[in-house]
Amino acid sequence: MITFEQVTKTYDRKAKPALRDVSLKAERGEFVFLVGPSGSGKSTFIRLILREETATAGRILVAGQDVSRIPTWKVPHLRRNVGTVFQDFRLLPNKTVFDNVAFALQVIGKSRAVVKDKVPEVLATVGLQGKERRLPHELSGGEQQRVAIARAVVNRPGILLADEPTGNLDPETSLEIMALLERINRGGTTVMMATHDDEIVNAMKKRVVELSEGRVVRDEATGTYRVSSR
Ligand SMILES: Nc1ncnc2c1ncn2[C@@H]1O[C@H](COP(=O)(O)OP(=O)(O)OP(=O)(O)O)[C@@H](O)[C@H]1O
Repeated sequence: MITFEQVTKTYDRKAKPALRDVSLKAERGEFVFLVGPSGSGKSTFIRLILREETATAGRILVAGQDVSRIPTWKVPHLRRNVGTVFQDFRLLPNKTVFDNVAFALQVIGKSRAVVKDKVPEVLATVGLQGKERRLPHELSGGEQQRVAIARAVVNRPGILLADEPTGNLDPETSLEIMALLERINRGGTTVMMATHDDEIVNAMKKRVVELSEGRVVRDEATGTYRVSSR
């Protein structure tokens, strides 16, 4: 589903590369944690998959497509198949829960009938039924992240990328969010999650890829957190 072949990313010619010679394959339906100290390249990895950045060397395949060869006008199409969730939720503050999720369908031209059908369905799957009319600031952090997850998966993407999705949440709420991500993964979506949350990584027993100074230094099928420095 996601393949990195000897990928190097250098933002600035004078600086050290953010990723160096990274080769990695995540199969359809896998759940992969990306761990590593701050600045080790986790967010860069995620931005390359979305083609928010382009690789300096090497090749990246997403669902069989070489992302560097996708014409600019087709990049939105790539991103439709890759849902994203972030630490800071990134909801539209003046729109209701319903409208935040509906927006993801409207921008790709789905009909009103589809919106009316799909939005309540996905909000129910993330446990937000009855909160459709709330504004983001009327929700807890965990609920806001559920809205963000609903928005990310309403188009049924093959891949879900999560960059520190539990970074702003307390431990109990974090576990609830992880249960939700695991459920989405069990439905067949490939999930890749960058995190500093050692307890979650240790509890989930999923594949762990560790980056250090832009290199993959560990890749274990059911790993633990164990990052030496932060
Ligand atoms: N837009 C940018 N321009 C220049 N350098 C950048 C840019 N984004 C990231 N970098 C550099 O690339 C390296 C990797 O950064 P990246 O954000 O991918 O790390 P990270 O592992 O996600 O860190 P964190 O856990 O703190 O989010 C760092 O040295 C960083 O300073």
